[in-house]
Amino acid sequence: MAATTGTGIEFRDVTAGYGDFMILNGLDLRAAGGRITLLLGPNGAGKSTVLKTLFGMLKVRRGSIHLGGQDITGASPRELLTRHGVAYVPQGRNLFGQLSVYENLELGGIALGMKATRERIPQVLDLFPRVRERLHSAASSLSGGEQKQLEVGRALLLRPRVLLIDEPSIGLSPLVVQDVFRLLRQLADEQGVTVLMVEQNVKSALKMADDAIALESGRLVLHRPAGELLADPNIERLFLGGGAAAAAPAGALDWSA
Ligand SMILES: Nc1ncnc2c1ncn2[C@@H]1O[C@H](COP(=O)(O)OP(=O)(O)OP(=O)(O)O)[C@@H](O)[C@H]1O
Repeated sequence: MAATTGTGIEFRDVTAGYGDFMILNGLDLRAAGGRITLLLGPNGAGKSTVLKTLFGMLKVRRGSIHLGGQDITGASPRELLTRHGVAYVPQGRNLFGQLSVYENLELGGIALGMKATRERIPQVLDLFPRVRERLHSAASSLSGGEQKQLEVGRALLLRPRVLLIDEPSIGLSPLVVQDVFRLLRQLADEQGVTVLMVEQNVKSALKMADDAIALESGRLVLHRPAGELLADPNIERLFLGGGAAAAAPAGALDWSA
């Protein structure tokens, strides 16, 4: 059972977007502290935009964002990382491919200072034995799964209280995806880390998440316990046509795994 303590996330009536084009339109959203919340919804619904806005990469035009009850609207990514314990693992590959695994970890700890970083690296590597074996290899020579683990490890160096993670399973085999999901579960259960995750592998993600939130056109259309949603016989219809959150084009969400 997930811890109920931890840093909760709250969006209050948030409007944000790119240039003059607003993607989040008065979004109200809550993700409980110390739990794993899955962000679902069709392509373009604004899921990644939620993570970017929370991480201070997009300006909040209206409304406010709160972490553990504290208003963090307008905070920069650096402030969020160093003062508020928020780490963000974006979609895709975000490593310095020519640098070694170890050097990538050192860079991840820049905000900590080199001494603290070097002390923490072995602790992070305890979680990722396969990455540890490749410590002095170029990051680009790791498999896709190992690279994603390294990215998560790099984020964990800062001992975040909130982990924002965007589609960690892309390009990974189902077994490796399970490894990544298990690790997220462990972070939430044992360290009370609040995880907010976008994931298209809906079925397997729902199996390990605590809560599910669905967006449609930048607004919340559903917030339910993940297990309850998984057990709902209407689930595929809800997302793939005909239901309240029915804007998803077929294929936008993958129910196969
Ligand atoms: N840098 C950008 N500049 C302009 N528009 C953008 C930018 N990034 C995303 N958008 C637009 O914002 C909308 C929401 O994108 P977002 O990535 O948040 O959706 P999503 O729900 O994560 O979708 P997906 O499942 O396809 O990743 C889309 O219409 C997208 O084209």
